Parts: sequence; C-alpha cells; structure tokens
Amino acid sequence: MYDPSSDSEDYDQHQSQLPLNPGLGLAQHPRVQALRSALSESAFVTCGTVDVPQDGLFIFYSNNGRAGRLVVVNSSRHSEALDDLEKACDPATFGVDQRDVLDVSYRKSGKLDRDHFSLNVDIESIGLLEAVRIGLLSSNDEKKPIRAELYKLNVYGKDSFFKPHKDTPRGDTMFGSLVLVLPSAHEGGSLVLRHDNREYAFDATQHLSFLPHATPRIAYVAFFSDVEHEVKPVASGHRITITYNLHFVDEGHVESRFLNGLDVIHPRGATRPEVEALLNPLLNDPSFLPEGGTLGFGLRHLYPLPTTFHPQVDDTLEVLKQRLKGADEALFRACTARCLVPVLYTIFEDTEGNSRALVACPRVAKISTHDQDHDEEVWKILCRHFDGLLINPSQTIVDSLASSGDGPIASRRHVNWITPLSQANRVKTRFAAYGNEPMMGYLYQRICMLVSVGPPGRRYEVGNLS
Ligand SMILES: O=C(O)CCC(=O)C(=O)O
Ligand SMILES: [Fe+2]
Repeated sequence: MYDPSSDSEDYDQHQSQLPLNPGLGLAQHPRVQALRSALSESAFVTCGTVDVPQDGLFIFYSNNGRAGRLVVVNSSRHSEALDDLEKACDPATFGVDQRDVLDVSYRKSGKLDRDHFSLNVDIESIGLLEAVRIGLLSSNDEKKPIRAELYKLNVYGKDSFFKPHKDTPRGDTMFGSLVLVLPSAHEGGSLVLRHDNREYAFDATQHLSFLPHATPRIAYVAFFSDVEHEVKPVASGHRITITYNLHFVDEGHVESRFLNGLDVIHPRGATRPEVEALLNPLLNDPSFLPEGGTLGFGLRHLYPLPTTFHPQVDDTLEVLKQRLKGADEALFRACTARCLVPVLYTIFEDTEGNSRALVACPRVAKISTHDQDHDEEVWKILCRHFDGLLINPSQTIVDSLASSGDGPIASRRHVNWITPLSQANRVKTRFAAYGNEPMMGYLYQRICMLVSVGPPGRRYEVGNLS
C-alpha cells in the first residue's frame, strides 16, 4: 500500500503502477477528438533563442597546426577571424552505412571534432536543455532527464550546404540532435526539417540580430532522430553551428527549472483562432452535452510553481491564471470570448485503498492538524474544508459517503475530460498524517482547467450546474 510519508519519486512510481483512474477517462466525441489533438499536437522540432554568456561568446580551437580564440559577435567586422576558423576546419563528411563519406555535392562545409574546440556555453545552466526537454518531449516523457553530448562544430562559408539527411543515432539512448546557430553574420543557410508530411523551416538570421550594437543571441533547434533535415546554401558570411547528440539519461525524474533569458519560438502551440475554430463548433453541436456539463483540460505547458503555500489564502492558481502560455492561454481566451468562465482547479487523486477518489479544489490545499479528524480520509477533509468537488465519483465513494452518516459533505461534478490531466504541474504540500504512529505525509495536487457549459444555444448559462 502507498505510504503517505514517501517522497515524490516513490509517489511517481506508485502512480505509474496504478491503472488509469476511471474518473479521468477522456470524453469521446469526434469534435472533442479534433480539439484534443489541436491542443496537444506533439512537436518534432523545438527552437528558440537564448542570451550569449555575459562575458561574451568565445570559441577556442586548434586543428591542422592552426589555433585561435574567436570572439563571436553579431557583426561582419570579424570576418578575418572567421576565415581563420574556417581554414582550421576539416572538410565535413557524413555517415553512409556506418562509414564516413566525403562528397561535396552532398555536404559542403568545414567541421571540427569535439576534441579540437571548446565553447564557453553551459547549455544546462542557462536552461537550454530544459527548454529542449519541455519543447520536444510529450507530456508523458517531459520529466525524463536528458543530456546533450557535444558533437561537432560546423562552419558554412559562402555556397556551403548540407542536403537532406537523418542523423545517425549514436548509441541506444540517443533520441535527437541539438544545433546551436551562433550569432556570426550570414545570409541564407536556413535549416529545413521534415517529419510525417509536416515541414518547418528555421531561418536563424530572422531571429538573430546582426546589428553591431544589438545584444547577441544564440539560436537553437532540437529535433528527434527520425526527422529529415537539410541546410540550405549560405549566400554570404559565415554560418557557425555547434551540434550535440541528445540522450535520455536513466535516472529518476527531474524537477523543472525556471527558464531565464530564454525565448521559445516553436512549438508555439495552438493559437486562439485555431482553438476557437474547433471549440465553437463543438459547443454549437446539439449532440454534445445536450444538458450542459463541465469540460476538463489538463494544462499543456509546464509552469514554475511555488513550493510553499499559505494554509488558507493561497493565490497560486490566481497568479497562474495570469501566466498561462501558448495553447493553454489560447484555450482560456477562446472560452472567455464565449462568455464562459474557465477556472483553474487542483485535482487530488486518492491513491489509497479502492476508492481512488478525485477531488477538485479551487485553491492549493494545505492541511493543518486543525482540519484533520484522526483517521478521516484526505479526500473527505478536502471536501469539508477546501470546497472540494468530488469528480466523477465511483459507486464505492458514493456508498462510503452515504454510510458516513454525517450528512452531505461534498458537491459532485461530472467532468468530461477533453485533454488528459498530465503528471506535470503538480504542487506538493505536507501534512501531519496519523497511522499507528504520527508521521508526515505529502499531498500532491495536479492543476487543470474546468469550464462549465449550459445546454446548446445557452452554453454560457451555467447557474444551476453542480
Ligand atoms: O549545421 C546545421 O544546422 C545542421 C548540421 C547537421 O545536420 C549535422 O551535423 O548533422
Ligand atoms: Fe544532421
């Protein structure tokens, strides 16, 4: 049985062994499925830009008897130094049937292997690795730890290019590649990526300013190993890239860190017009919830959440509402434009015993000993003291309430889950738990958005829904 004193990794392991809570099953309706896939479409590429280190961006290199320290700045004045770097490079090969092949009709650029250069950028400490994890991995995988293994430096002078190819996986754990495009002035050389009939072209020159006095930035692109990609010809200047192999790391889950100075360009998530184009026909469809009901949405993005909470007046959800991103924000606005009132709730899932109760609270619950009757189940405490709503309760829970004999303690709500409740965006509070001996327990609550709708034609009338 689950030990309430256990910490998050034990909790995660315990959770992953449980079958899906029937109260969290997804709603089935063709229009719901279309909305769900727009809100949760998985990305095959993620990209963005990040500040260069405060002291400047340096490359140290040594190869073929040439060595240097190059300061990469966003101007073309340093092109002599860039020419020197280019001369120090070897012609770049590419992998065919496990062999390295040199063919300048397929790949024309210079390269340095990782034992011939170094760069003063620590992609982990600047939050870039975290941005790649969040941008690329789906909600099931997004807490998996990853590492980036430095691979090569590439220099593309005028007329250089790399024709369409997939990167050769190096080892079982490799799942993708990360490319940094440094802020050296160049034109052309966009990186075009293709997967499953989808194409995304990343032109770093549109995001990196080459004005002499602008703050230099580094562009990044990360993609899965099965994504075909090509570098279009460089028209002028020098395009310098650093490549990394991305690997999964076989360790416990990691906590996400706030991303500072980092701007994610893609995936951008569904936009408000895209969400409206799917949400509005769903709400206008008379076959969908003919008597009205409540829609439930797991959040798509990962948010930095506080680790301490006030027992009674916590404002975490209010603050988060102002900070929703991407598809989550688009959904929120699409609802308010229909005069609906989307509300953020925490969801507590009881993992003890057979009841698997789900309780939605309008704020983060921090249980103190005053709230707690010895032996009373946590979900009942949430219903009694934190305005908790019982979500999709099973017959066992309904019976357990009926037999507790102390009157109705909870409102019930039937939630039609449109997008799944993810394991991410979870808050953790501590409480004194009573067993054979007093001990500390942890209460985990996941954040979701609930939207009540009236019947077709009067969707914004939600007064008597309970
Ligand atoms: O330089 C780039 O943008 C991509 C390089 C690449 O695809 C590779 O090294 O395999
Ligand atoms: Fe490649």
